[in-house]
Amino acid sequence: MDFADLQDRLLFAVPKKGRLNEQCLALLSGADIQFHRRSRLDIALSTNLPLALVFLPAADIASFVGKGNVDIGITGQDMVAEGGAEVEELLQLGFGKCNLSVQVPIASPFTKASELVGKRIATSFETVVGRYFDALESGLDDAGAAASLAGPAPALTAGHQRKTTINVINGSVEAACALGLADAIVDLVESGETMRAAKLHAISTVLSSQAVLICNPKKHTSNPLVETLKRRIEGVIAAQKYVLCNYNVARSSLAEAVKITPGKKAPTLSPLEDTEWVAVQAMVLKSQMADMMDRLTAIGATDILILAIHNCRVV
Ligand SMILES: Nc1ncnc2c1ncn2[C@@H]1O[C@H](COP(=O)(O)OP(=O)(O)OP(=O)(O)O)[C@@H](O)[C@H]1O
Ligand SMILES: O=P(O)(O)OC[C@H]1O[C@H](OP(=O)(O)OP(=O)(O)O)[C@H](O)[C@@H]1O
Repeated sequence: MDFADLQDRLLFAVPKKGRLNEQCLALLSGADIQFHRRSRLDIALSTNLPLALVFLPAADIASFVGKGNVDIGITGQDMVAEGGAEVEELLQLGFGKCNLSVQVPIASPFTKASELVGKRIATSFETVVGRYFDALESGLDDAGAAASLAGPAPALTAGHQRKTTINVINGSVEAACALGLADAIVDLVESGETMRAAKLHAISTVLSSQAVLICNPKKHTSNPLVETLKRRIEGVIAAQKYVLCNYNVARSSLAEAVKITPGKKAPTLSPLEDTEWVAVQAMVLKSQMADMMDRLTAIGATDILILAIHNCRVV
């Protein structure tokens, strides 16, 4: 493969391994982005769309998209914040959810991040953590410092001599306190298992993150394929989130039933042979399915069926 193979193709970066890789591949498959990846090659041409997939470390994707080396990509919001690149967030993907948290040894006296100003912090998130502690050093409290990350870097960063030491470690950050390298760490937490195993606990959240579809701001307007991909991926995510619920209910209970299953716009009603009854069909959130079935049963609905949705386009 050479440069000519990539011309006129949209370049779409996906994490080549790690936490986001598997769910990204499932999304590509759900969106019918077909490709054949040759062994050891990190670029794969799509066989049914004018795009090429570029398999990169999750940490590099935001800066590649920001600089325009690739057009769109999937990575974590934490990586977007750390990369500091100017990218447009097209979609939140609902997986890779975690918090970037300030953690201290369970026996430590520190109870909030602002008490760690002037101390030693180990992290692999040098930029975000640097900005966070700059904000704390400017007098903001923990929540204020976290909120300040959403905006541009504060003016004080330029000439400010940071009192807090940020030790950058690229792996096994959770061991830093036990090894005497740091008073606290800032690292990702999902289940909390890694943190608890290292006898640490979280005292503050720097940011919350999930996987996102991002694009170079110039590409969104210039290439219609970006919008097509966004819609396809949106459809796959909605299909994972919703199920289709069918049931029969007496017309006298219909008003109550509609309150339980209002659908996206409104439920679809179909008449039955028995004119006292009606069949109802509505999309419902998978997370509310069991509760909704209990409530429908309680008002006398019968023949309640839940069907999976393979793909959809909904607004
Ligand atoms: N425990 C977790 N639960 C959910 N999402 C996570 C978790 N850990 C990381 N992530 C998300 O996945 C992204 C990539 O994390 P991962 O650990 O795979 O990256 P990496 O360390 O750069 O990759 P690798 O270890 O494969 O080199 C993170 O930036 C974050 O958005
Ligand atoms: O709260 P938990 O569910 O335990 O997840 C948190 C851990 O997950 C991530 O590491 P990962 O396991 O991806 O390995 P890595 O450190 O090699 O990136 C992260 O860096 C934490 O160490």
